[in-house]
Amino acid sequence: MDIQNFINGKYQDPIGDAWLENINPATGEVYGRIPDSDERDVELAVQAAQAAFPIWSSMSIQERSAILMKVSEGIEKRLPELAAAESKDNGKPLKLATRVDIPRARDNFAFFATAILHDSAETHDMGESGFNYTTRKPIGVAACISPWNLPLYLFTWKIAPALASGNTVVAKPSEVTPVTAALLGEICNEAGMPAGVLNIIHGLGGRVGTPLTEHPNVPVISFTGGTQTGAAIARIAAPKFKKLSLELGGKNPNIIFADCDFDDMLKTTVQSSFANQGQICLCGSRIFIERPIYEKFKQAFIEKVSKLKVGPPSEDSSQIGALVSEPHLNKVMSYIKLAEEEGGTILTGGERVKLDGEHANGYYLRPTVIEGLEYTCRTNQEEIFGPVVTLTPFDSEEEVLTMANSTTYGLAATIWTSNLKRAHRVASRVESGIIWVNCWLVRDLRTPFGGMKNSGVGREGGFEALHFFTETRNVCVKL
Ligand SMILES: NC(=O)C1=CN([C@@H]2O[C@H](COP(=O)(O)OP(=O)(O)OC[C@H]3O[C@@H](n4cnc5c(N)ncnc54)[C@H](O)[C@@H]3O)[C@@H](O)[C@H]2O)C=CC1
Ligand SMILES: O=C(O)/C=C/C=C(\O)C(=O)O
Repeated sequence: MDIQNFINGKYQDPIGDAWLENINPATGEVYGRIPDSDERDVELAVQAAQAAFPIWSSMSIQERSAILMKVSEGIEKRLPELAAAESKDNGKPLKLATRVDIPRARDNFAFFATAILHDSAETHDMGESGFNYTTRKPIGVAACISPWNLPLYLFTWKIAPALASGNTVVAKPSEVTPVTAALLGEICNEAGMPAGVLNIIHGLGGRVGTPLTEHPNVPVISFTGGTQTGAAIARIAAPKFKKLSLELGGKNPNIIFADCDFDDMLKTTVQSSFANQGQICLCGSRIFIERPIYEKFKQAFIEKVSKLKVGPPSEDSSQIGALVSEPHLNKVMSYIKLAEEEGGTILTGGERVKLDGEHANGYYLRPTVIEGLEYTCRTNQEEIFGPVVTLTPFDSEEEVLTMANSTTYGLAATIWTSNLKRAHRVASRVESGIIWVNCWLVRDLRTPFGGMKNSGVGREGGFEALHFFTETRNVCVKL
C-alpha cells in the first residue's frame, strides 16, 4: 500500500518521485511505500497553506467549529479502519489503538472545535484614564511535526488547536508511522474543509522537517519528539524569531511510598511502565520504592510483569505488541546491555521474543525490570523509550526527591501515597510539568501539558494550546 502527500486538498506523489519503504513492525516485512519528499514538496504545501489562510482565518468561529466537528465525526465513523492501520503501522496492540489512540484523535478535534466557542479575551480597565482590550488573531501557516509513538493521537493534538485558532497547517507525521495521518486528508475533505487548510507532507526529518521549520513563511512551529531533534529545531527557529512549542523526552520518576494503596499502585505501575511497549514520553521508567515495601513490591511486580503476554498486535490476548522499528529495538536492547555493564541485575525480561510464523521477524521485546543501579548511571539518566524500567529503594522524602530530580528531564512524575500532606509536599518539589497522585495518564484535555528542563518549552492543552497559535495584541484607548 503506497501513500501520497496531501497538498491543497489533493493526494499527489512527491515531486522527486523518491520513495521510502514502510515496514510492519509485527512482521518485519515491507508493506508499502511512503513519499521521500523534499523542499519542493514543502514549498508547494506552504504555498497552498498561505493561499488558504485568508479564507480559513476569516470564517466565523461557528463555521470553523462545525467543520472541525465533522472531522471528529469522520474519525469516529472510520474508527475500526484507523485503529487497524495504526496497529499495523506502529506495532501497538489493536485493542490499544481501538480504545485509546483513535478515540483520543476524535476527541482532540471535538475538544478544540468546541473550545473556540468558549474562548474570550481580557480587558484591563484603567479607570478614568483609559481602557485596554486584548485580541488574539491567527498567525498564519503553522508547522506541526509529530512522532511515531502515538501517531494520530499526537498529530491531531497539534493540528486541531492550530486549525481551530484559524491558522492553516503544513503537517509532517513521522516517516515511521505515516498511514493514519495520510487517511486524515480524506476525512478533512469529506468534512468540507477548504483545500489548502491542512497539508500533509511525508518523509524524513532532514529532507522535510528542516525546510519546513526554516521556511520564511512558517512563523509558528509545534513539535513533539526527541530532545535532540527539539534542540535542532530551536536552533533554526531562534534567530528567525519563530514561535515554538516543544514537547520532548522524559525520564519520569514513579515514587511509591509504603502507605500507598498497594493493589491499585501495582496494577497502575504495570501500565505506567509498559503501556504502548513503554513508548510513551510519560511512562514511569524509574521506579522508586520506599524501603519497607521494596521486597514485597519487587516480588509482586515481577510476578505480574513476567505474565504479560507479548504477541502479535492483532490478537486480542496480546498485552505487549512490537516495538516500532528495528533500529529502535536495537537502541533499547543496547540500553539493557549497558545496564548490565553498569552493574544492574535483570529481574525479568531482557531478551528479544521470537514469535512463530509470519511474526518470527517482528520487533518483540520482553518487558524488562532491572535493579541494583546507581541513580546517577546512564541507564537511569538517559531516555530509553521502551519496555525497560529500573527499581531503586529509598529511605526518605529528601533522598527520593534528590534522585527523582537528578536527570536533565522534567516531564512527568507519579506519586503513590495515602498521606495527602505528603502528596502535596512532594508534588510541589518534584521537577516535572505533569504530576499524577495515585494515578497515571488520567487526562483532562483542558489542563496544561508539557515539561520542564530538557523536556520542552511551552504547554499544550486547553486554552494554552489555542493561544499559542495566536498573536496576542493589546489596544489601549485613552478615555
Ligand atoms: N514524545 C516523545 O517524547 C518522543 C521521544 N522520542 C525519543 O526520541 C528518540 C528518537 O526517536 P525519533 O523517531 O528519531 O524522533 P525524532 O525526534 O527524530 O522524530 C520526531 C519527528 O521529528 C521529525 N524530525 C526529525 N528530525 C527533524 C529535523 N531536523 N527537523 C524537523 N523535524 C525532524 C521526524 O521525522 C518525526 O516526524 C527516541 O528513541 C525517543 O527516545 C521519540 C518519539 C517521541
Ligand atoms: O497528551 C497526552 O495525553 C499524551 C501525550 C504523550 C506524548 O506527548 C508522547 O508520548 O510523546
